[in-house]
Amino acid sequence: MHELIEQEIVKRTKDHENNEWQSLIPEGGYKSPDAYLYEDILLSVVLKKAILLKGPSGSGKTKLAESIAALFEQPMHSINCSVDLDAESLLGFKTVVQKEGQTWIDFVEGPVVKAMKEGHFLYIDEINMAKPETLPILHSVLDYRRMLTNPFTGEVIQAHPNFGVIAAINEGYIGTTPMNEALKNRFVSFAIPYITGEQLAGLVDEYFPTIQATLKNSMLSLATDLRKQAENGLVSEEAASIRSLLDAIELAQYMSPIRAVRYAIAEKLDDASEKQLVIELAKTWME
Ligand SMILES: Nc1ncnc2c1ncn2[C@@H]1O[C@H](COP(=O)(O)OP(=O)(O)OP(=O)(O)O)[C@@H](O)[C@H]1O
Repeated sequence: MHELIEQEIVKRTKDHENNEWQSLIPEGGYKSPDAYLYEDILLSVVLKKAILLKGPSGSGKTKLAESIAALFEQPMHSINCSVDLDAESLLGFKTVVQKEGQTWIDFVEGPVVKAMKEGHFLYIDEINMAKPETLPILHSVLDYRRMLTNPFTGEVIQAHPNFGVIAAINEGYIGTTPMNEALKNRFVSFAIPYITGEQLAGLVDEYFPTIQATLKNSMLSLATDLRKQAENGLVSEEAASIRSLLDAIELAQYMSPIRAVRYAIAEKLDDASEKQLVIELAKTWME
């Protein structure tokens, strides 16, 4: 591992030991698809870049963000973007409280403000799904300024040195909104592919340590086929989702593997011929 990353791990783990946020430190476990991707992302985090992870559903983007937070032993706050996301869900809101018989207006800090002040990670999932007018509020947080003037309180917040932003987008998906250019420009971007080969076999072993070798091999062979068919455009990319594969393997320990593949992989596809193709491929390995 690069020495910059090692030095930063020592520094940050010390900064965050014994704090009240321990329960927000996630578990790691991300497997890099190649020798350099994960380390390059870690270096970019150390260099205080905002990170954008672009990849299909179930490719491990959330797991990757969690693993970064776990490595530095830093708590992570998550935001799920939707059209309903507003400034209050990002920054916080004012509320009325009764203290010692008196009425006060208090500000309940939202995830962005908490993460900036405490030096935590902020994970912004499906960042392209937010309304275009909501996220510009984060522009000064995401670029070199790393600061925010809270419009609800007037407070000027300069981010803690350990604060970091990791955002994710399911790019390339039909129906997904492209990301606003000025927002995208503030990130360094990484394509996150589905893992294959040894990495995938290792992940299956970790999730299912007692799995039968025949089931494991047939599911891994099916995964290879599905990835090839997705590359050739014969099935949608999600057919090769690692999440779906793990679900299929779990179900297959209790029912016929073909039915497991149907429920966990094929039925999620919209196109009838794609569903059929997945089942035909499964039959070549599992009957
Ligand atoms: N490279 C990987 N290393 C470790 N686990 C992985 C990897 N890829 C996928 N997984 C596993 O697959 C499942 C789905 O991963 P995750 O939720 O991180 O995907 P995602 O890309 O965030 O999906 P979505 O875009 O749908 O939110 C999890 O159980 C995760 O552990």
